Amino acid sequence: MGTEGRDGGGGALFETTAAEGRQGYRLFAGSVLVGISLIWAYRATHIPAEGGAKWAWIALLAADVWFGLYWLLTQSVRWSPSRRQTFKNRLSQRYKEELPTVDVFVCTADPKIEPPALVMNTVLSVMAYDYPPEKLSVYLSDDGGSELTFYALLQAAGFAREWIPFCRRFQVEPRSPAAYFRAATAAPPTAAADERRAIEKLYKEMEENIRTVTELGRIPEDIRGEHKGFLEWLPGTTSRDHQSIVQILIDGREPDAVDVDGRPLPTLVYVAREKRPHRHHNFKAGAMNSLMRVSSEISGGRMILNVDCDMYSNDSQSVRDAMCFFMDEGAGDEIGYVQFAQKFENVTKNDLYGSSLTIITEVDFHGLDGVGGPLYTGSGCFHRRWSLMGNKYSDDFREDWKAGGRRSLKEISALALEQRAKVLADCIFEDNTEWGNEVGLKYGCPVEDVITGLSIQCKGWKSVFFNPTRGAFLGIAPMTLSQTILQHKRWSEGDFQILLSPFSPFLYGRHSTGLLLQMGYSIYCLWAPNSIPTICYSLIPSLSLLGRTTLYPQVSSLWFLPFAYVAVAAAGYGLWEALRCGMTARGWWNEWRMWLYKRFTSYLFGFLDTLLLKAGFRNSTFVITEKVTGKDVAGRFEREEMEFGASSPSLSLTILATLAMVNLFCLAAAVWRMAAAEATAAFLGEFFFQLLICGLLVAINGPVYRAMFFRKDGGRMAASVTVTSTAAAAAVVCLAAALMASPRGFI
Ligand SMILES: O=c1ccn([C@@H]2O[C@H](COP(=O)(O)OP(=O)(O)O[C@H]3O[C@H](CO)[C@@H](O)[C@H](O)[C@H]3O)[C@@H](O)[C@H]2O)c(=O)[nH]1
Ligand SMILES: [Mn+2]
Repeated sequence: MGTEGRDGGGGALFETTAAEGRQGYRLFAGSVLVGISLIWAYRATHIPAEGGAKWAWIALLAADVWFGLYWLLTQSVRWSPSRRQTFKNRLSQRYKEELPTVDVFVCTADPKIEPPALVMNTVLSVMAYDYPPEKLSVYLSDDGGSELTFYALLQAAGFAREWIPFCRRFQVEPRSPAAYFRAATAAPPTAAADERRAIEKLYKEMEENIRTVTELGRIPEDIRGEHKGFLEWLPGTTSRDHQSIVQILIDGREPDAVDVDGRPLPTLVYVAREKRPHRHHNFKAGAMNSLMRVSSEISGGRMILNVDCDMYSNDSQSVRDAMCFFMDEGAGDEIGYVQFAQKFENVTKNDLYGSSLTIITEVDFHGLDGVGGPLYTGSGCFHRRWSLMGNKYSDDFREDWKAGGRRSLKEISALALEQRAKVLADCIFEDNTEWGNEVGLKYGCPVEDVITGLSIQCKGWKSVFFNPTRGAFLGIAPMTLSQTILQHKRWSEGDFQILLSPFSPFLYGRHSTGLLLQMGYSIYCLWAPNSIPTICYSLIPSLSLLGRTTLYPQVSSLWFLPFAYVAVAAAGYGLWEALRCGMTARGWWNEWRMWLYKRFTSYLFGFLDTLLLKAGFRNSTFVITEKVTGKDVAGRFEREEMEFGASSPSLSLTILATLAMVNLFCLAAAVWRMAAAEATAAFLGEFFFQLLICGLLVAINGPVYRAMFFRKDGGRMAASVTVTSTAAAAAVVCLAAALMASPRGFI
């Protein structure tokens, strides 16, 4: 137990508790380490003298060393995890409504992939925070530069006047209207049922208006005339080529910026930074930096909350939770950012694509929090503006809570403010400045969040991970295999780039972060290269079944024990951990499948592309994750049938199918040999581990075989992929068999 916030009278605003049972765990980890060392010793001392077996052995030796070291890295986040708790009642007692100003940044980039109706729900959910509205400003950054999104925001601004008082009156949760109306149990007391019906009707109307316009793909002329704001979209304006657009839709300073109850509304601003085809726009990092400048002109919030457009606030108290950390009199001033746990509302029971990231959220991040602070992972993160601007922490730093905030310059009109702010969102504004480098979010990395968070930590700031029981932010996880692969490619590639950059955790963070935190970062930075040893492990033992030499100790050998122990301990502990975190056993098994698939596709591509990038052959990209799917695909997602997208063959799918077929052929050959052999038991004893690995690979690939040969629906494997991969697998297997049977003897 430990209380971090020192007493400012009335108790700390938050508490940090260390996890229990760590001694036991460390003993267990020690025993696994002994096992791993014995495996290394065995591998190093039993290298076959010659032939292909020698090279297979050396590859496995390298893989075993890699996996052992990687396992060691993962211990950093299991060493001393911690949990946080906030005391919001103390915050309100002590500060009443004297709270800091908060600017919320919502980022969207494409009205097709990120439907404006969805984005508006996120916007409304953050506008409706239980927080003094005059301290709250919401900015929507539209990298799609779309009048459709602008129209949707106009609609949302109108609806907010009804929605916010309704939320306040009935303590509505969650405050994303779509999520609220979807939840059957959310009905307020009967007396209020009428009001709920009325507001639901209003919401449906707004949704319908947005949908109609979105489907049409343009703004009808009569609507265009309704708001001068549409004048910005001149003919010829495209999402890649337009001037800066900044429009204050609700100016919180104005006396008429009130809701239907007459209470003030939060400020609401639409921002589309300038885009020009020949200028690099640096994706989300560029958008965030523009927002930082624009907001400093308009509202200057001391705190910044960043959410992705699909990640609505699920708890109206979250800003107050965050303030419990920042405003704690003892430890608050050294905190740079508070990352909330990211949860996803569309995850199914057994989480087919492992997209809930449960272990990362429930294990890794608590562990990171215990050794220096979590990574910044984009959405659901509160930043101190000062630290996000790139300033170093110093012991005498004291946040001035009263500073900033709504411009005292009452005489400046909204129009004048917009004009000033626009300049800050222009492309040339950043020329010859430190923006994207020393100031604001960093450029040039697909995971701008992680690299920026690391640099904040390296500048001496602490970070906090907060994972309340009621998920604070709910987003949309990818719903198909291809989308999952794409997202993880971006992540693994970005994290690997960090490792190879001057910001490498072990270099950059050498002085200011602890070894355990550096190890923690490396878990993700090494995702991409992890692909290579995994490929070795999924092919070499199986292919060697076709030959005579075994690559593992026989069951009768003493050396068998460390292998068996490490395998059982790793799998058993993993399962226990998963169940404890609320996953199902099936979900754990699914996670293993995705573990394998990501390594054969996302991580491999991330690895190769990063090498190409470093060699100067390609540029950094950011492929946005789709947030909508067709009806059929959604149905299969709900039923947890893996999506192989019959009509969209891809290299990734061909690789996965080939891997599955190679293992199937190897297992078939082994079974055939076993049946033919006189001493089946001896064969089993000799090839135990290889049979086990190959058998597990076949078992885990069940969905691939079904998609290739049995399924008829639109989620099956494309015939072309089935043919290509079966042929490729047959070729690989024949080649391996021929090599092994050659007079010089491969294995
Ligand atoms: O040029 C761009 C590209 C993306 N985005 C926004 O960035 C967010 C994240 O994009 P998404 O495709 O949803 O990526 P995810 O993989 O789901 O996002 C995670 O990973 C990203 C880094 O790879 C972080 O930026 C995100 O905050 C984090 O939630 C979305 O709101 C986009 O609208 C922009 O504003 N401009
Ligand atoms: Mn997303």
